[in-house]
Amino acid sequence: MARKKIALIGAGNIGGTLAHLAALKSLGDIVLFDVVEGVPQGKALDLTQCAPVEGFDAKIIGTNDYADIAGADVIIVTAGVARKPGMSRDDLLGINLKVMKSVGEGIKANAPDAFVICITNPLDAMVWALREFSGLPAEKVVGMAGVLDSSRFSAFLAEEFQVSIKDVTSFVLGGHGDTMVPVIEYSTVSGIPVPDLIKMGRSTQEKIDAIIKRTRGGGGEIVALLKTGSAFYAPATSAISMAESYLYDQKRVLPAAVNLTGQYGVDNLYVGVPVVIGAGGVEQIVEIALSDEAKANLDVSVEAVKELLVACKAIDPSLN
Ligand SMILES: NC(=O)C1=CN([C@@H]2O[C@H](COP(=O)(O)OP(=O)(O)OC[C@H]3O[C@@H](n4cnc5c(N)ncnc54)[C@H](O)[C@@H]3O)[C@@H](O)[C@H]2O)C=CC1
Ligand SMILES: O=C([O-])CC(=O)C(=O)O
Repeated sequence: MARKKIALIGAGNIGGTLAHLAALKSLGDIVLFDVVEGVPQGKALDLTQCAPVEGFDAKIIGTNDYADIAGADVIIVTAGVARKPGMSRDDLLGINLKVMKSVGEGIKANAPDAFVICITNPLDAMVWALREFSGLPAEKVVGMAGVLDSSRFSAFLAEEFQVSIKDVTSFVLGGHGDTMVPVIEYSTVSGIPVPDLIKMGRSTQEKIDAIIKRTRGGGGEIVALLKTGSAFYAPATSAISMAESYLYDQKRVLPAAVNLTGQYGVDNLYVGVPVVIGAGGVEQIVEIALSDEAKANLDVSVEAVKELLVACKAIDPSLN
């Protein structure tokens, strides 16, 4: 069987990490694309020189030509600009919207059958715009944020409860911004929901509220520390888990930004909710019952995403 082909659009911090992970996991041959000449080629050469040590057979090339992504099975998009301290993700909208247009057109012309995972911020608006510009079916274009946000939430919860990360599950829904919604009712240690753990005296509501706040600001915390960019190891790992679920038809239930068509009372908007990812792309959108508080918080998050789409349409009237 021929190896799968993974195209990475954007060869920056996340793109390079994605390429490394995809090679180590032998997901397939890898094409690193960037508009900057030399960077994708240099990173591809460096990564190729890992092969003798690691023993992977994947071919890795760097390119500035979209023709090289032809036939890609999975495309992961990180092209654009990352924020610096003092900026919000939304401040990236104008510049990254233009990038999504060129990326969407490149995918449409060269790899229209791919499963596309967008990472570029502001995530929910950019993945929506990428789907519009690419014209691909909505079930083949998803946004990565929920896996990362849930991973951060789980890491903080494992630390608080002093338990193995393997026994913690959590869900963060909504847009990938300050209004994201960590849902404690569905966050558990070995199946025991966090509210029950609070009742059992294993933590307090105040401590969990502080963890929720830290999760919501998780990206900003790293931006403030790095000063020159944003998180890239955990974002790359998160996107790879989504790619694996598609490539291996794992049908994992993962939070992802997908196009809602009435679920959660939302229509024609990309927002983070639990979905099943398998060989068909987004195979199911899972509608979980939410408490009144979680539903109200999700509504606030949805409104924030809607405002971003209004801004996108004002910048690029072709999106109306
Ligand atoms: N959804 C999420 O959870 C997360 C999203 N992000 C976002 O991911 C994006 C990428 O982050 P990093 O890799 O750290 O940034 P980076 O700056 O290291 O890499 C971005 C790359 O995109 C390239 N690029 C710019 N315009 C392009 C175009 N038109 N076509 C192709 N490539 C182009 C740049 O040359 C650069 O190499 C940012 O927008 C960041 O905010 C970052 C972390 C998490
Ligand atoms: O905070 C940022 O700008 C990058 C990002 O989305 C994250 O790490 O969650």
